[in-house]
Amino acid sequence: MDARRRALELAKQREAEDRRLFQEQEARRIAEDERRQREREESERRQAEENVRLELEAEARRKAEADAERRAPQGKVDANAPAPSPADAEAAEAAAARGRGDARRRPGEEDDARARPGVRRPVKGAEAPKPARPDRDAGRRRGKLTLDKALTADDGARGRSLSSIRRRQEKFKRSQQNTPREKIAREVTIPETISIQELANRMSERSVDVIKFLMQQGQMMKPGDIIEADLAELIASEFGHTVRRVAESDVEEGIFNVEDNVEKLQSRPPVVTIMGHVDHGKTSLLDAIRKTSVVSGESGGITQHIGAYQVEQDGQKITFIDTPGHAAFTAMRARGAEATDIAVLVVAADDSVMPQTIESINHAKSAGVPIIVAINKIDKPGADASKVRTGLLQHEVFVESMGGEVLDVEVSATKGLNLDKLLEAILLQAELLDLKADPERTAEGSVIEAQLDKGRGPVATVLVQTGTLKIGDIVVAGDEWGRVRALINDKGEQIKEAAPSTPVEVLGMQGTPLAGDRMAVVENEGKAREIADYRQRVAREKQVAKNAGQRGSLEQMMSQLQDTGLKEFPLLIKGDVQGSIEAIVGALDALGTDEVRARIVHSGAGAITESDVALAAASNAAIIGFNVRANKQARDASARDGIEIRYYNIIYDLVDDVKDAMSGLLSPERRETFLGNAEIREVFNITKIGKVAGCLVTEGEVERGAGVRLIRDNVVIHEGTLKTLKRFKDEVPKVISGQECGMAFERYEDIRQGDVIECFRVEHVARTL
Ligand SMILES: Nc1nc2c(ncn2[C@@H]2O[C@H](COP(=O)(O)OP(=O)(O)OP(=O)(O)O)[C@@H](O)[C@H]2O)c(=O)[nH]1
Repeated sequence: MDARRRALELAKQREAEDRRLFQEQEARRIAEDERRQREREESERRQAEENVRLELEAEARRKAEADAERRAPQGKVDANAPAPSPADAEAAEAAAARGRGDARRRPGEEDDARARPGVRRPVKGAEAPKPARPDRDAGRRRGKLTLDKALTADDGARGRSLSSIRRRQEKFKRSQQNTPREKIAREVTIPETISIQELANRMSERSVDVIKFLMQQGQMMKPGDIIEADLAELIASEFGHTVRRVAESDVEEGIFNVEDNVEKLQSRPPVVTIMGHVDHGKTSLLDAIRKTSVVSGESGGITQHIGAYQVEQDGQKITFIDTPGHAAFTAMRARGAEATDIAVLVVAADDSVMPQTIESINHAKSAGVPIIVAINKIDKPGADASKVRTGLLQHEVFVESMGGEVLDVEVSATKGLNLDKLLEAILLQAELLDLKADPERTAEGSVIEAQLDKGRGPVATVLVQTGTLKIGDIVVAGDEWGRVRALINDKGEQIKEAAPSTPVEVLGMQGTPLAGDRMAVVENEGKAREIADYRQRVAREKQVAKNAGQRGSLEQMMSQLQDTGLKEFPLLIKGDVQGSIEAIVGALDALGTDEVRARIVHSGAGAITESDVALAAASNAAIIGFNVRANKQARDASARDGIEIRYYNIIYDLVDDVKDAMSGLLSPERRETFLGNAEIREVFNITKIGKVAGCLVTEGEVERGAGVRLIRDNVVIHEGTLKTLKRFKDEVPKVISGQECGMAFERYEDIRQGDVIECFRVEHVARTL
């Protein structure tokens, strides 16, 4: 045992040391990469400017020569003949002088030219051109040089290899042949903004030509500069292309859900998330499975904590997402990631079905993910597996022994009992699902978690879902992008590529994406930047628009129904007691017609929680609270995600509102704004006034004249108005968070220490559909 512990410690130390070294190495590499990138950009910029300058000079020279030729008798050209106009002559001379390696050149200019390989510089080799052969010779004369001179002047001195000289010779010949390239007019797709380089690519033109054109219009620009669609359209038509203007969102077109090639599909491992009620053993089960795989897997292969890990059973792989719980699962889903194939529902055999077991079932069902039940803690004396099975029956989870199709396995996470059977059940379910992906295509995946690592920069754990992710790929995730610099698997090993269903740490992102963001490989950096820019803009706009409208509101849902022809009205209902919830669900069910019906994505007793808001966001549902409130986290999440929470205390009102929304006949909306909460610290009995609550405002503010509710244990006890709002002895219009005050209700006295007084304002807004 001791030996094993020592070995583990040693391995851990080694791993820490490796990691430190790796981090240092990475930091150096990041700095080096950035330096190179800066240099590359600078040299590209200089080169583009130089090319443009040369082109302009060449053009001026051509013009001057053409004029000279026109004046010369019978095609006899005298290179030294006086130029036709002083301006042209000047231009031609200036151009020639720049190309000449003569004494008139400014010091350092030659070095400068040599420092830029690939830049075509005209060299003056004053050979008198021969007459006739107008086509080719005209081309030759243009440069006022001979091919040999052009090549030997520089290359000989620099001792270039023969093959590189030949390549340049070929290139030079090509450029000198005066046969104009056949011009193809294209339809160029132009989004609302585009980089010059990307526009040039789409037109199949050289970016230098575009920049030249812009220079002629008096605008100095670089290939990476972003221009508006109007200017892009002008450029495209100037180059003889037609234009198709598209919406900005079209930049995202085709990056996700690219069809797999059916012939290339191969089986892929299932991806599993573990869910269940608190303390039923989710973490223990994940740990137990991980440990088993380490023992049976390769020696020393200590699994890293990267957000997901893979195990092997009978030679087949299974991927487990390492963040247990339905809240994380649905939060990811709300961001668009459909990462999970199978949900393992952990139910403790000594505790049976509990509220979060039911939530988990609804979350899995709402995502259409099949469930496998792990009846855990089977080793405990009070364990009763059949009670679990019947408990599940009431929530429409029919396990095999009850005549259903849901697989169930009795396990003990702490004793390691039947874990292999659970893994076999997962593989069986996976086989039924026939999970496939095309490993040969470009990769798509989902971000499971991401953080900024001091040494390594942004690190995203990505679950590759289809295709193979490779080092060097350019990826977009959420509103971030990057070039994959390194891939690290769950064993901490650097790998070159990651196949479908593999979780892998991705290094090289420019920023940190969010868990649940989808990741895709795109063709080039320009495209990646364009998508990331677009998404950042959209995120900013959403932030601004957030308060203006809510997406999970009854009104919006109705208009969505009308727009999309959807027939379901998704609602999430939380109530104070099971009885009232059943009554509400029954009443809402009865409202359904052939055209539209309410779909309850989840219902349950208790406060509205953050996980309810996440589920509502993922299913586009509105939340209805009947005599219950949302806790602080849920309120924050609903404000952040734009999910409406409606509170009711009369079933009739609730059903009426839903009915009106469903039939599109909404009366003016009663829009409620939460103002603040005050906690009752003490209750005083004061003659003439009655019971007065001594309160501390814990959140927001309370206002006289606003609506108030008395809440006890997250349940609404009373709703009404305030009789008094006092600070010390004075009546005041408002009291803010952190201050104490005295409050009394109009005609209501059942107040207790620990109760919360919620303050809200009501507006009536006309509904427009
Ligand atoms: N006897 C017994 N105890 C178990 C078993 N599985 C888990 N436990 C215990 O149950 C307790 C809760 O286990 P966790 O794994 O933390 O449960 P969880 O569902 O992850 O809990 P949260 O993370 O709080 O939601 C711990 O004390 C475990 O040791 C089991 O199979 N048998």
